[in-house]
Amino acid sequence: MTQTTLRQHLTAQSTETDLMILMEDIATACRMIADRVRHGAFAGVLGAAETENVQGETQKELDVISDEIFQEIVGVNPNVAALVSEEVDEVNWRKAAPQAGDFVVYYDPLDGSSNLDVNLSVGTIFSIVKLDEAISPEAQAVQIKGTEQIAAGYAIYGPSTGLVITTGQGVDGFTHHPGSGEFLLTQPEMTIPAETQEFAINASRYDLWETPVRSYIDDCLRGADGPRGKKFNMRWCASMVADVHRILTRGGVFLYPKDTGNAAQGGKLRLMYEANPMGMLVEQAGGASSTGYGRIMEVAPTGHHQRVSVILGSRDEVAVIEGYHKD
Ligand SMILES: O=P(O)(O)OC[C@H]1O[C@](O)(COP(=O)(O)O)[C@@H](O)[C@@H]1O
Ligand SMILES: [Mg+2]
Ligand SMILES: [Mg+2]
Repeated sequence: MTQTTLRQHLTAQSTETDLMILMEDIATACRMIADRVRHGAFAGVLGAAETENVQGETQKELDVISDEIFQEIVGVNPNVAALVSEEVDEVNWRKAAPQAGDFVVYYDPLDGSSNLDVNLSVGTIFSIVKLDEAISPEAQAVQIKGTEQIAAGYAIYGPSTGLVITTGQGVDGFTHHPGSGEFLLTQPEMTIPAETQEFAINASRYDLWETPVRSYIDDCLRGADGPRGKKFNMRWCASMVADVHRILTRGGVFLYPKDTGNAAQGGKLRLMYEANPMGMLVEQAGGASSTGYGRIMEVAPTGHHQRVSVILGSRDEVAVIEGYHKD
């Protein structure tokens, strides 16, 4: 084999052994989730609620199946103190007596799952932090700022299965090679161009947006004759993994702002297992991630399922959007 495997890549980056094994466990879980996703309706229930099939057996949503796979593979890693999943209300402690140096893994086992029924790209997002002396291994211990992440990434289940990771040394993309089962390095050193003419937002929420976001999108839509002086393209996958993957590949900005429809919850997207890991990846690729008012990774968490406003992507465009929030 001539291409670099995930292990060879992590070894070349001098990744500590425990983290390398954890990343490989996550890659294994993602391979297994990819297999279930690829089996479509044969794998269980797609986006619908848990139901009984014709034999009277309980069929599970793919979200739940993916979470169980993650728990079975990543949850038995001896250095994982706790898992925090979108699908599980409480912190899933894996060790009775967590120690400094143990890992906490935050994850969204299946992101964009409303896309399953229509057979579009979905993914798995993960974020890794380490417990240290300063952080007591109790319930609050899992509310750790995004700046403390030591690694983050996502798998994308699209026409091919990809794995995009960072350990704080840039961002690298791998493609699953079905013959060998390996993730092979196919997009080394992914970088996001500083400027863009492409935005991603769910425009059906226009009437709910706050003034800064509405003014920004209005100005983009006015094209070459408007205040931005250029024509913008728009994309919206309704799957954050797919939207961020496009941005890491060719630039752009992604917005899921807090609006009057979701303000009571603090926004739509989750800080610990959506916004922080994507924020780390985007920043490591030379982009920026913001709430509109400050860096996402510096938001002090108040709960492990906390929601937050998300604006991320091409650095100069994120700065422009922050400017609208200052005006
Ligand atoms: O349906 P909307 O409002 O467009 O929201 C789409 C957003 O919701 C999400 O699907 C939330 O993720 P889950 O599928 O994990 O709940 C994001 O991936 C996506 O950006
Ligand atoms: Mg999600
Ligand atoms: Mg999800």
